[in-house]
Amino acid sequence: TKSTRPQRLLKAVQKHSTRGDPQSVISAIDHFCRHREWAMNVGDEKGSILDSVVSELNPEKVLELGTYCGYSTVRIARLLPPGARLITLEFNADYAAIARQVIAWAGLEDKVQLVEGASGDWIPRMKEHFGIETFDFVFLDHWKDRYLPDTKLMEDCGLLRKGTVLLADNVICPGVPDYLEYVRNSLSYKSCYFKSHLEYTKAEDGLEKSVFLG
Ligand SMILES: O=C(NCCO)c1cc(-c2ccc(F)cc2)cc(O)c1O
Ligand SMILES: [Mg+2]
Repeated sequence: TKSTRPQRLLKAVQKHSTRGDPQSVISAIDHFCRHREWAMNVGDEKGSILDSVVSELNPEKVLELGTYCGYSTVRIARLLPPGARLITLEFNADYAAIARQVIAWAGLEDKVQLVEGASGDWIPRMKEHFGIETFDFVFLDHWKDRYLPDTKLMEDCGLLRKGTVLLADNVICPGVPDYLEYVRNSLSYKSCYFKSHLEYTKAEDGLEKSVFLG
């Protein structure tokens, strides 16, 4: 039977990158998506902006909403100091199965915990299940209609503290108008927009960085 795009992406990683070398995994995925098949990874252009935000913040506790094939998981985890932890939530079991293998191939499994399930179910369980009080950094890249409800849920669960940084992908394309309106108008956030392009295309897209003010 026909393979899936995530399966073909994983094969390209295993063929064209070096086990234990996260940069080569990132480059292999970007090459595959630019020259073979487009896929919804954050990509190299927005990925460089993601890298700069993470490097400046040096977070210990990171939450990623939406793993897909693990591209941004690898981008973030490769920059984390020893002892830092990244929890990544993925609803789609097929995506999660591929992502686990990409993360393992990159040699980052010790820093990453991939949890399969709905963000709305798992966010309230971060404390009792993972011993997490608050997150330093959250990357939002999952279902676009979940950005706002999950942000409000993280607030209500006390998972955000003064200075927690939220970075949201796709705020233009596909777009998250309700989330943007909220973080840009709420007195609880300081927000700024990083203009970029939809991964591997010329279409406009961007990342919204929002600092929780408590
Ligand atoms: O749905 C997305 N993510 C959650 C999946 O579990 C997503 C979609 C797109 C995209 C798709 C189709 C198109 F035409 C334009 C954009 C891009 C992205 O970066 C994304 O993260
Ligand atoms: Mg995205």
